[in-house]
Amino acid sequence: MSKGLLIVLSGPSGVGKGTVCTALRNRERIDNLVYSVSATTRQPRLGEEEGVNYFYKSREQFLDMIENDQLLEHAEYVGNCYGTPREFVEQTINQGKDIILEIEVQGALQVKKTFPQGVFIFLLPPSLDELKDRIKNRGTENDTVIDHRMSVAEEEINMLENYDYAVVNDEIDRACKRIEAIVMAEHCKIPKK
Ligand SMILES: Nc1ncnc2c1ncn2[C@@H]1O[C@H](COP(=O)(O)OP(=O)(O)OP(=O)(O)O)[C@@H](O)[C@H]1O
Ligand SMILES: Nc1nc2c(ncn2[C@@H]2O[C@H](COP(=O)(O)O)[C@@H](O)[C@H]2O)c(=O)[nH]1
Repeated sequence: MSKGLLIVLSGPSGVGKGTVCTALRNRERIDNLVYSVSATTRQPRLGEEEGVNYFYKSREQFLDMIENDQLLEHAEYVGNCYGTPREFVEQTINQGKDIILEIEVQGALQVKKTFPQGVFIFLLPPSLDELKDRIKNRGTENDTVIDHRMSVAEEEINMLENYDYAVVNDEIDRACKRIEAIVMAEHCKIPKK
C-alpha cells in the first residue's frame, strides 16, 4: 500500500487556516483526509476542547514531549509552544491516509528537512489590512498580541518561497477548491526514481 500524503498548511495567524480546514472536512471532497491535533502550552480559548482543537500542556509536559522525541516538529510562537505529535502522523500516513498539519512557518521548515516529500502549502490573505481585520474580528486576542502576531505575519509571508504552493484565502470555498486541486494533482504525480 502506498503511503498517504503529509500536507503542511501554513500561513499567518488569522488568515483562515482553521476555517479552511473545517470547510475542507465538511465538503468531504478529499477521501481519507485526517487532521493532526497539535500540542500547545497556550491556554484554551472559549469553546476550544482538549483533543479536538489542541492537546493542552504545561510547559513542563511540553518539554518532556520534546525530550522523549514525541514531537515531529515544535516551535515557540508569540510566547507559547506548539508541536505536532509524531506517532499519530506516522501511523496515519503508513495506513495510506493523507494528513494535514496546520502549523506555523518555523515548524513547517523543520518538517521539510525531515520529510521533504511532504506537500507544503502557504495560505495567503488577500491583503495585510484584511488579515488584521480577521484577527481583530475573531475577538480572541488583545491588541498587544494582535500587533505581535501581525509583525510575525510579515516575516512569515517573506518565507513563502520555501513552500510548494501559495493559496489565497479570499473566499473560503475558492480556497478549498484550490487545496483540493493541489491534493488531487499530488496523488497523480509520477514517483521519481
Ligand atoms: N475567506 C474568509 N473570508 C472572511 N473571513 C474569513 C475567511 N477565512 C477565515 N475568516 C475569518 O477569519 C478569522 C480567522 O480565521 P481562523 O481562526 O480560521 O484563522 P487561523 O489562520 O486558523 O488563525 P490561527 O493561526 O491564529 O489559529 C475567523 O474569524 C474566520 O471566520
Ligand atoms: N509549529 C507549529 N505551529 C502550530 C502548531 N499548531 C498550531 N500552530 C500554529 O501556531 C500559531 C498560533 O496558533 P493559535 O491557535 O494560538 O492561534 C498558528 O500559526 C498555528 O497554525 C504546531 O503543532 N506546530
